Amino acid sequence: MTVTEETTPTSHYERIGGAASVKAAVDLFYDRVLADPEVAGYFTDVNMTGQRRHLAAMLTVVLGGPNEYTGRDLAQAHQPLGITEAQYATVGGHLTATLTQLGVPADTLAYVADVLAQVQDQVVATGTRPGV
Ligand code: HEM
Repeated sequence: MTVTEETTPTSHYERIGGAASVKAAVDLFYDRVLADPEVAGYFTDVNMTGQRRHLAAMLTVVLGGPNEYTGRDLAQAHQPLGITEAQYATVGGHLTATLTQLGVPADTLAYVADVLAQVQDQVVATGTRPGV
């Protein structure tokens, strides 16, 4: 009987094509980010090989793939950087544009947009928000 196969919902991760697609997305995403003068400066001293690996691992978990993420949590990694809401929106736009370019389905895009909204407060530096 194949009840499990028939009833287990397929994850976003599997549907977009698994590890190879996530890697393609991360590569394309950082190409965009590093070409954007508004945010590229943040990455000047960052080891981009490790960075790509960490983001790939995190995106994998977010999309419902296997959990192999070993980096810091988002607040720890980003709060010291002084990232503004505008810069966050810019980087989120690069991620959405990348996924759209790769043909990711609309419901996965909507899901990623939800997650981006949920984690914004961990990434944007507290002191940069008006009134906070
Ligand atoms: C939802 C949005 C974001 C996600 C999911 C994300 C994810 C990550 C991950 C997984 C790491 C690695 C953490 C580690 O090495 O322990 C990281 C580091 C980093 N992120 Fe992000 N990031 C986001 C937004 C941003 C934005 C908006 C910027 C800048 C404008 C940014 C700049 C950086 C930098 C510079 C590092 C390296 C920090 C360091 O090595 O000290 N990130 N990010």
